[in-house]
Amino acid sequence: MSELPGIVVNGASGRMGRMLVKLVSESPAARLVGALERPGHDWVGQDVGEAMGGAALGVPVSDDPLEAMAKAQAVIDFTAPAATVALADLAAQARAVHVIGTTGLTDDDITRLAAAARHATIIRAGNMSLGVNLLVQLTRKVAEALDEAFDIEIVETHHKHKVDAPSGTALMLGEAAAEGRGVELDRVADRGRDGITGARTEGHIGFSAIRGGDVVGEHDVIFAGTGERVILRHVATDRAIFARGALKAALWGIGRKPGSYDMMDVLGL
Ligand SMILES: NC(=O)C1=CN([C@@H]2O[C@H](COP(=O)(O)OP(=O)(O)OC[C@H]3O[C@@H](n4cnc5c(N)ncnc54)[C@H](O)[C@@H]3O)[C@@H](O)[C@H]2O)C=CC1
Ligand SMILES: O=C(O)C1=N[C@H](C(=O)O)C[C@H](O)C1
Repeated sequence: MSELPGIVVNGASGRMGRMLVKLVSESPAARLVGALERPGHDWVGQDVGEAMGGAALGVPVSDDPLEAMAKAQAVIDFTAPAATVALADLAAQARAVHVIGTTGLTDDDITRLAAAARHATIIRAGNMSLGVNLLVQLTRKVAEALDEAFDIEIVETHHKHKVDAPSGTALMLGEAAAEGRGVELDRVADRGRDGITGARTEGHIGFSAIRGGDVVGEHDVIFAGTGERVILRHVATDRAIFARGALKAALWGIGRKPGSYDMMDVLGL
């Protein structure tokens, strides 16, 4: 019988990292073969299962990506922009599929990931859940159907620890709305209104970010017309939805030719 695909989790001690360690180590379709953390993190050197407060999993936490990926077919990475960009070249060297959930990437970071994708299979999405990827498609369709008399506003709510805004998901939804309208998001995005802003510009797409407590992630796309509003909403109540999507992406990517892919490719949407 052939061995199950080996998966490494980057950022193992993080909110998403812990979810992924649990999911992959319990999966009948994959093996956890590595866990990475940043140099100096107190988990480095410990067994990842024990560091999480459970039974040993036989996988030590490492701060050496090439060593951790030596026996891996894929690495799942929900960390921070600088860590993700640095890992992309190493994942390409290790010939491991790189699944990226990290958000807050700059245009320059994305250009660097595109360069790495010439030699590596990279699957990146600001949201790995089935529900949000469906919502992206619905948003594009509604934006196509309703003209600029309907003002588009995207409102997102997340836990108090989130460091980037707008969320990666809000940006995916904004891109889809702009595509539906046949415009470029950069030209119509209104981010961070404050003070005497003047009246709303017709055709613009507004973004608002709420941060507080332990909210996993909520996104509303509001199409506000005169006398009526259409509101598309996704509410995440469990981070497992993102972890499941990421593992699905990793398994889908194994054996694919190098290139940049997203969850629409994985889910066939
Ligand atoms: N695409 C999606 O579906 C989702 C994306 N995210 C994104 O994933 C990222 C992480 O989110 P959380 O887990 O909530 O954050 P977190 O702060 O709990 O975890 C990040 C982890 O990355 C580690 N890290 C930082 N630099 C590193 C390095 N050089 N090497 C290895 N590990 C390193 C940190 O030590 C920490 O453990 C964020 O950008 C977030 O927006 C979160 C949930 C879903
Ligand atoms: O940081 C988070 O938690 C999340 N980040 C992603 C985003 O930026 O959209 C996905 C999800 O909403 C949770």
